[in-house]
Amino acid sequence: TKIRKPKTAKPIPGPEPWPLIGSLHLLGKYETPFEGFTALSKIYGDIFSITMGSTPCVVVNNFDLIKEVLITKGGDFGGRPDFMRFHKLFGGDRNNSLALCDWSVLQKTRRSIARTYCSPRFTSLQYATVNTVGANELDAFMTEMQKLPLNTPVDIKPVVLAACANMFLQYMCSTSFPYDDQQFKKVVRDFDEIFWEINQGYAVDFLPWLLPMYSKHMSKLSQWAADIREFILARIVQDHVNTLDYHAPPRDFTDALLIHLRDDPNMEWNHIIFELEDFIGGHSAIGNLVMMILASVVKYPEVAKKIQEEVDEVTRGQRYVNLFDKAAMPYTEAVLWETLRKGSSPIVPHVASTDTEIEGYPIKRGTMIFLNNYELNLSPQYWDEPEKFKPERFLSPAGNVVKPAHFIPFSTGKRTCIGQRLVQCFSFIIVSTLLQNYNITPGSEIKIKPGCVAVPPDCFKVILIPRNLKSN
Ligand code: HEM
Repeated sequence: TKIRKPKTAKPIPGPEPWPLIGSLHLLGKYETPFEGFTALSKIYGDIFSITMGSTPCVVVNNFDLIKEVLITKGGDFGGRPDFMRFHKLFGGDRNNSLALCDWSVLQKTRRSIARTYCSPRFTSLQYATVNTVGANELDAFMTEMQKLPLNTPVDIKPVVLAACANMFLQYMCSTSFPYDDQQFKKVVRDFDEIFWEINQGYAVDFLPWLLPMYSKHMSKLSQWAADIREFILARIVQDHVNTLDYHAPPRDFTDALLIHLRDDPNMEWNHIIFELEDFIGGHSAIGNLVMMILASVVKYPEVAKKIQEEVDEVTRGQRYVNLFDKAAMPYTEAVLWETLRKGSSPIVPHVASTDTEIEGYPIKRGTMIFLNNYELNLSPQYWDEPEKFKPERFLSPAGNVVKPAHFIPFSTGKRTCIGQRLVQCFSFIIVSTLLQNYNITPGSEIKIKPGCVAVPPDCFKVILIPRNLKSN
């Protein structure tokens, strides 16, 4: 066997840690820790070490280093952090979650099943199913939207989230729920609370001795997750078990998981519920992204106008958009990319699963790696006028969507986001349909946190003004 020998034993530069808190105090003054990482990279360089609490961490700040961690040495950096919050969300063990577990053979199998269903290719049968599901739900969604009062501030997030949840449930579980089903409404809210939580950084992640102060918070997380799993079991999976035909092709993701349970001795009943919790939960990410897109759309009316021009041209005001219209609506797609760039959601930290190296620097097993995509998304080194919201930057002179290689909002490599195609599909049809039918203006102050694609569960309101049909 080949013994890895680091090219150099020089230590990685970085701030000297304080006892107990390490260098956490250096990040406190920034709105997002990633802003702090960028500032520290100006002092210590594109790769630096930082101790968070007592956890040794390394931050990598340029595209070449990020590629080295995620792709070239992806196998060495397949682990995830051991945050207490992650355990609380998945029945006490984060390895129950596909997104938060360490890399393993079980994870590899689960990932490959999930990819078949949750990452549909443009020409696949699944893509056609996603399209049908989206079209069905758009009808229900717009019926619900029409119940909201016009020309006055309204909170549309719960309706948007319910639509996303139903799209996911139809696609992954062949079921959906009425928008006024109280249990469904509660579960959609619970998922959203969790999504907001998981997007926050907490000192307690690195300072376990703070846990007693967070005990109420942690039990809230466990409770939301437990309520969700109860709902999934009682109102979704039970029916599937009763109607599953093991000799027929799987109807959906849930069937595929149940068949896998029968065939793989490593798979346990719990894994199915946890995996559905993980994946159905993806709908909150999309609902929040839709709200982020709307935040920009209402701030920049010229952006809304251009989306409306595209949607009107494609549909001639006669129908809703569908996924096969996407190719003819590059500006609308560019708005999604620009929102993801500016929102700059952090990449979940990776952890070295073995002693290894980055750029010749030795890295010890267990070191946590932060990939500073905040820097990739917002630095003048990579973008022209990075502070401006300019969807055009993603369009070629011929009007096609182009994304620079260093733009990786869904990360890259073996742990890249599995839901990215569903994100593109469902956010596209929801935003287009809303703007096809309404002019939308702010209904309350809109505050967006940097380095975050989540908006709080109770977020900003908007004013819906029905569009003059003649302009359609
Ligand atoms: C705005 C929407 C979303 C963004 C910006 C996003 C971004 C990301 C990022 C940056 C990662 C980390 C990859 C890494 O660690 O290298 C990730 C992982 C993941 N995402 Fe997403 N995601 C979104 C929506 C979704 C949705 C809708 C689903 C489910 C259908 C999903 C499923 C996953 C899973 C399962 C992983 C973990 C993969 C693994 O660890 O092996 N994501 N996502």
